[in-house]
Amino acid sequence: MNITDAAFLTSVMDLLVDTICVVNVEGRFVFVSAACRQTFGYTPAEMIGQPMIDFVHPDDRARTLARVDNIYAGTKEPHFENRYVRKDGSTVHIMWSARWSPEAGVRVAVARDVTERKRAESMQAALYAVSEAAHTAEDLLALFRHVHQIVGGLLPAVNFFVALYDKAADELSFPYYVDAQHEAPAPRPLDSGTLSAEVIRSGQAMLLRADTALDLPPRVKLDVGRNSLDWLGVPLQTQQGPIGVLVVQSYTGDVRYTERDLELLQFVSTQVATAIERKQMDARLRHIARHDPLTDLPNRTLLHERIQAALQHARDERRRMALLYVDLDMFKEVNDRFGHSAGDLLLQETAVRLRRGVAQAGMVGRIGGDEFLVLLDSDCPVEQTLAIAESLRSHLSEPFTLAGDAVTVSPSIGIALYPAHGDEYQQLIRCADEAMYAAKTSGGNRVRLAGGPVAPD
Ligand SMILES: Nc1nc2c(ncn2[C@@H]2O[C@H](COP(=O)(O)OP(=O)(O)OP(=O)(O)O)[C@@H](O)[C@H]2O)c(=O)[nH]1
Repeated sequence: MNITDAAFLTSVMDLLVDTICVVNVEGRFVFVSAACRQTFGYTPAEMIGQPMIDFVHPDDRARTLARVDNIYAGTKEPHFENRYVRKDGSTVHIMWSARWSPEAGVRVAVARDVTERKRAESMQAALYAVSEAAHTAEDLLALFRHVHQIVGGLLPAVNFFVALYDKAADELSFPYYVDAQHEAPAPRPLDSGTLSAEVIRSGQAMLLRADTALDLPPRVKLDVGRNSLDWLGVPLQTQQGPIGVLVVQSYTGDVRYTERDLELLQFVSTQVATAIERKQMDARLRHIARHDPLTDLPNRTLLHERIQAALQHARDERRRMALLYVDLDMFKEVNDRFGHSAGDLLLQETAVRLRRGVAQAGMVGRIGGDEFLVLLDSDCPVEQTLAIAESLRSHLSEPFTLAGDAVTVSPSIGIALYPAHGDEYQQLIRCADEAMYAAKTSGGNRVRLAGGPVAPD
């Protein structure tokens, strides 16, 4: 064959790995080389005569047409990238080098499939984004929102959830759950037979498709994701084993998950697991720094923050607020007679009774020793504040059972009201403390309002 023959040149073009495309002024393919089968999934006959733009991914059409105008204007476009939709519906990333031939009145372009490079780039970018999110997200929920977005950039993730497993409490919870068909399920034990539990139990990713045979252990009841066509879950692996699972699912035939999606999700999951562990550790440290280890009540630091915030709110909204200073009477004797651990138990039970007694009306904290502070920030009238204080006194005066012994203590409670007794934090605490002291020196087991009686409002 003569190397100048058109047939020879065509056969050389058909040998190329990249696809050569020629498009006329109407924007229709007039020639495509044989490699289009690999690149686009179509035969040349299926493409020739068709509008080029119809093959472009809908999201990339506008900017593709803008570049076409540049080419007509004589600009060479050596590195333009866009996405095409292959015949099987998958997306292919193309890097184009294109130019305009005024003599022939056509655009000549070479298409290189750069999908693998794009995939590697987006995976790297996703990893980076997850580690960024681990630093910047304020809390776990914010982290999950970021992760959802990042996963959504890698694969279809309209229905996405994160399940976490707390081994100590044997509790599988669903702290982030975005789903077209279901609400987040209630927390449950691991043996509840969900697919998520199965992923955590096995430590293996799971891809279930409607068209593949279900080979699940009988314990799986398929209630989470019960109607989804495809369900893809990967474990959140840590050195301590799986701490949860990332799940995407689809209810429509438009989105079908593949092994490749499984790989992508698995690829980011380790980084996500590390980010979650980090956030959980942050949250634990924050909790420890602001709570009393014996009773788990807010400590002085957190009380201070909450009271300051409540005061500001009360000032802004012209609401009432009250502080109750609670100190047990003769608590030292409990320690002396029954031992320090019994004293600890009594303090813990005191915290429970106070918390229960205050309920939604405010919050309780432990200042230290046998001293507690109650913030009532629900705009109670003074009679109601006094009634709450009186009921707390009564609850705390009931016997405690400590290691088989019935032990009775009583509290002295001092009350300071905002705005009646002051409008600053320190001032209110001092008033409540002095009122508590007055209650104690009058014999204890009583409630005292700061500064004597206050007219009912
Ligand atoms: N068991 C236990 N005791 C504590 C703890 N923190 C402080 N205490 C003890 O609680 C007691 C508090 O002291 P006081 O308030 O003077 O004792 P009190 O007998 O209640 O005296 P009044 O308040 O004047 O009635 C001290 O004996 C401390 O050792 C704790 O975490 N656990």
